[in-house]
Amino acid sequence: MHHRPVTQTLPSTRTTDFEIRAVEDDERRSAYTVFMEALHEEPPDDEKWTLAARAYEPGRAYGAFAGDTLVGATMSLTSDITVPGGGVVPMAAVTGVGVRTDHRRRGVLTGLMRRQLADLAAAGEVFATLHASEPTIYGRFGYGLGTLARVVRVKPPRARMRADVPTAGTTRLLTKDEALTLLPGAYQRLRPRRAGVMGRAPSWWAMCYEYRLTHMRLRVAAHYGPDGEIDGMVGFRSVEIPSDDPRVNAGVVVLDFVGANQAVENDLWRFLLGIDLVDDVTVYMRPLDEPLEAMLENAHAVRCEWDEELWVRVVDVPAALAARTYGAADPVVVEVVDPILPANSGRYLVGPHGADRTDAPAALTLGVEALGMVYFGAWRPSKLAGIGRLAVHDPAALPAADRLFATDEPSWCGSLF
Ligand SMILES: CC(=O)SCCNC(=O)CCNC(=O)[C@H](O)C(C)(C)COP(=O)(O)OP(=O)(O)OC[C@H]1O[C@@H](n2cnc3c(N)ncnc32)[C@H](O)[C@@H]1OP(=O)(O)O
Repeated sequence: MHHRPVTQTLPSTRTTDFEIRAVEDDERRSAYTVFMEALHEEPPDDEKWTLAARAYEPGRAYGAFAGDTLVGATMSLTSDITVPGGGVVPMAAVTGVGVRTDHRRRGVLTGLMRRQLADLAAAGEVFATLHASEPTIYGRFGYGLGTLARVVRVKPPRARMRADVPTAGTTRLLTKDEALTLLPGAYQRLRPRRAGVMGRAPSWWAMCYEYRLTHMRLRVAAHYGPDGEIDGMVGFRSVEIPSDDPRVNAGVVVLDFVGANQAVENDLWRFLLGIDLVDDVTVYMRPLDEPLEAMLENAHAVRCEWDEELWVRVVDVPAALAARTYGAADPVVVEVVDPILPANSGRYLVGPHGADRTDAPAALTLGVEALGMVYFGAWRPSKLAGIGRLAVHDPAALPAADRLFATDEPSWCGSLF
C-alpha cells in the first residue's frame, strides 16, 4: 500500500487563540510530543523519535499553534477497510490525537477534527476510523462505535484445549528482523475477508510492530501452514500481575492476533496457552463470534468482557453506501444528516441493488454518527430507533433496514493503532 498524502493547500484556520494547519516535516516531533504527553508518556528521546517518525507519513498530520507553539495535534495513517460484501475502500486510520493540558476545552480538538475531516473528504478517503481513549470524545465529530469485540482473559493452568480441535501447522517465535521482514507481506496474503479488517501500511508496521519490538518488549510468533507460508501471527508481551500462585506472577498481554482461518487461530491459542509460568493470558479485540469457550475442556477458564473496538466516521457517504452489499429486503429511503461535511447530507435509496441518491421522502433519518454504528452491522437500526438515535417516519421500513444492514458475521478490525 502506497502512502496517500491528504493535507490540502487550504488556508489555515485562525481564531484569536490559535491556528490550525498541516504540520511541516520539522514540526512532526512536536506533534508526537504533545500526543505522548497527553497520554502521560515521556517525550521521545532521539532514538524513540527516529522510529516514531516513520508513523508520521508526509502530508497527513495537523497541528494547532498558539503563536509558534504547537499545542494540539492529530494525524492519520494511510489504510483501507473491508466493507460488508468484501469490497475494500480507502480509509484514514486516525491516531496521534492530543491537546496540551494548558490549552484544553477551548476548541483546539474541534478545530483539528474539522480540518482533518474536510481534507480527508477532499482527498477521496471514504472512511476515517480510530480507537478512542474515551468514548465521550468523538461522537460530536460524527464517529460512531462501528465494530465491537471481546477482551478475553484465560487462566492457562485451568485451560486445556479439547483433543478434537483441529491443528494446521506449526508456530514459532520470530526475531525482530524476521518479524519486520516477513510479516507485512504475510499479512497481505492472509488478511481475513471479514468486514472491518484494515490494510496495514508501512507506517502501521513502524508504529505497531517496530516501535514495540524495540522499546516495549513485544515478542512475535508466526504460524506456518503445511506449504511453509506464514498464515498467522501473534504479538504479545509479558507483564507482572498479582497471581493466585505465589510462584508465578507473570501474565501475557496479546496486542495482535490474526490467522488466515479458524484452524490457524486454534494453533495460535494453543501456543499462547502453552507458555509456561503464566497465570493470565489477556487478549484484546477478539471477534464476537470466536468459539474460544467451546475449544476448551473447561470454559470457566475464560472470562470475557465486552469491548468497544473501531470508531467509524463515514467521510464519503455516497461512496460508502455504494461500496457495501445489502441483505434481502424491500429498499428503504434513508436520510443522512452530516453538519460537519454537509455534502454527505441527503436521502439515499438503499436496497439489495445498492444505494443511490434520491428525492423520495425519507422513511428513516439518522445522523452520520449513527450511520457509522449501523454500517458494519454492529447495531441494528431498530435498536438505535428504540434509544432515540434514529428517527422513524415509516415504521415498516425499520425491519427492512435491519435486514439490509445485517452482516453474516460480526465485523471486526483486529488492528490496533
Ligand atoms: C485516536 C486517539 O489518538 S485517542 C487519544 C486521544 N487523546 C487523549 O485522550 C489525550 C488526553 N486528552 C486530550 O488531549 C484532550 O482532552 C482531548 C483531545 C480529548 C480534547 O481536546 P480539547 O481541545 O480539550 O477539546 P475541545 O475543546 O475541542 O472540546 C470539544 C468538545 O468536546 C468535549 N470534550 C473534550 N474532551 C472531552 C473528554 N475527554 N470527555 C468528554 N468531553 C470532552 C468538550 O467539553 C467540548 O464540548 P462542547 O463542544 O460541548 O463545548
